Amino acid sequence: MSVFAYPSTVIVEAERPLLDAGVDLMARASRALAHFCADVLRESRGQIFGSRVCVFAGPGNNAGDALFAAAALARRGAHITVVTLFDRTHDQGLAAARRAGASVISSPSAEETTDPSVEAAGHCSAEVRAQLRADVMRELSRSDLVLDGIFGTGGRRGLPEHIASLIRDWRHSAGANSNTNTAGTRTSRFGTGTYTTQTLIAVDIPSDLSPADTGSEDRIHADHTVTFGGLKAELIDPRVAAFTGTVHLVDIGLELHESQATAEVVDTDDLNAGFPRPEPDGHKYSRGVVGILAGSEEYPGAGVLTTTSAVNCGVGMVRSLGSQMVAEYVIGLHAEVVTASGRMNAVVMGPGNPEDEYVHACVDALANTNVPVVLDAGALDMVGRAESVKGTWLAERPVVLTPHAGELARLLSRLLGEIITSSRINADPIGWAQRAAQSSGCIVLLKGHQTVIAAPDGFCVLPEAGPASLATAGSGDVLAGIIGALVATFHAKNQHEPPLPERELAHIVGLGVLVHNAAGRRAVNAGALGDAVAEVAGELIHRGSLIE
Ligand SMILES: NC(=O)C1=CN([C@@H]2O[C@H](COP(=O)(O)OP(=O)(O)OC[C@H]3O[C@@H](n4cnc5c(N)ncnc54)[C@H](O)[C@@H]3O)[C@@H](O)[C@H]2O)[C@@H](O)CC1
Ligand SMILES: Nc1ncnc2c1ncn2[C@@H]1O[C@H](COP(=O)(O)OP(=O)(O)O)[C@@H](O)[C@H]1O
Repeated sequence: MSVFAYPSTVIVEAERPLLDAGVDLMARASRALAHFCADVLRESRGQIFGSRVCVFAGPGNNAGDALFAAAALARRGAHITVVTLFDRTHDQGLAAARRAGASVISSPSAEETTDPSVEAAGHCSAEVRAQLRADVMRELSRSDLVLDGIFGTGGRRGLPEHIASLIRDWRHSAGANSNTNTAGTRTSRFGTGTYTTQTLIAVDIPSDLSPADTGSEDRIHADHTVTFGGLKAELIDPRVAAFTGTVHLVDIGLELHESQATAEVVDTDDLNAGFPRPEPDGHKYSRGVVGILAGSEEYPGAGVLTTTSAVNCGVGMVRSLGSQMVAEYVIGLHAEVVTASGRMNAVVMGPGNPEDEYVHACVDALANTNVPVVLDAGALDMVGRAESVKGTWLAERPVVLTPHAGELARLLSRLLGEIITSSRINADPIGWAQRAAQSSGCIVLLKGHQTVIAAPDGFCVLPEAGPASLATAGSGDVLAGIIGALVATFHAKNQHEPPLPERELAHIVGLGVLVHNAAGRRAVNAGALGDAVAEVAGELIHRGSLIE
């Protein structure tokens, strides 16, 4: 179900009342972490007893979580080696790990040592330092599981060089190479994932998490991140997937309010729960009417694909607003499509670049209404000649833009008055979708492997990634039809209420992406994809959930 993401500061703030009330949040966090590690060990080795676990321990509470979890694993028979990376660490955590039998290596650090209870590695000879480093590397290479407890939410960007070089060396060694964590090896970033022979688990957040490519060799590349209290917004950026691995959220009892969230991650459970079903006393108009202006003499197929998916999505009625020629194709396939003019609850414009005369007629018909519009492909050029939709026919109505990276690059170049390339967009999809939403005042759905939906206030909806088979001509036309049908359905339900809040509209658009993804798992071309939408909507309406 929906997982909301919050800035770390909001999560840390939410810990405060519980800590003030004496709740031992670290005990909750470390217990859950130990359970997770135990599952990983059982899965990868068959048992916990005799397994080897290495803990990177930093100077703060993040190390505390890792050390208490390690102590729990030691009590279940795991061999624990703690590598302290600073002259101080979480004292009680270290003591608990030692009591449970952990050995401790003080990794050579450049820092001054003030704590006599930790060996004075910072002051040792070059020879001793080399030996300690060799001990750490040996331990890392034979560990079944490595815990990154270096820094958590208190971490600043940039690992000290003695840690960066350690990670670099380890990553170059055979042990680290078994870490198969690359984007795309998992079906979901937020779920169960797969375990590898040596598993690297980041505690709360990978240390020195950054979306930048530079310096990535020196950073932790986790297979899993076990995060506490709330999903940190930094963890959902698609660019950090290679560093976080699969993200697992542990509830430690914090009270977080959705209004403080900056993003929402949605998956099939949300679709099962939120897909609109016909009301028992509903009729075709109460279920929503969507107008489709798609297809042209040059691209008639786009009209067919967009209309097919809208018809198949379970909306009350579909009107074809384009040329006679497109309408004939469409009606030949879907006799229920209407060409007469009349009321509409949403309009999709642009797939297959419909001719100007139909576009102008449609814009005239929508004047003085608040009918939401979905602008795709050719129609995206209607935005951005001015700085935003303000003062144009698009103002005063919900507008959803559905560009791919190339289209967004053109749109943003117009909006911002500078050249924005699609490679820049691909390097930061969330950031650019937010920028486009903010400067246009529209909901922006940026298509791609990880589709991003941004609202003008910066809030994002991230649907789970779809299958790569969706990357096929016409697949975007199918998506536009789905989005139009869903927006019409919800708008029809809501038409006597105040306008749908932007975040709610973004959520509905997210459900459309999930329908598209589900259809994409059953088809390999756009024609079949449009048909598969009927299967998907049929299961959701008649059965209550997808068969997957
Ligand atoms: N606050 C709480 O009670 C809870 C905290 N939890 C854990 O505590 C973590 C936060 O703990 P802390 O606030 O102690 O933060 P960290 O454990 O991230 O460590 C912060 C310390 O590291 C130093 N530091 C940070 N970045 C550095 C860098 N790049 N180079 C050198 N030194 C650096 C800071 O000066 C500070 O001393 C969370 O991520 C989570 O793991 C959980 O146990 C849940 C409850
Ligand atoms: N690698 C990928 N993995 C998953 N989905 C993808 C991938 N590449 C593209 N898609 C999806 O396929 C669709 C392609 O849309 P679009 O580029 O508009 O194609 P077209 O214009 O041919 O219809 C979008 O929904 C996009 O999110």
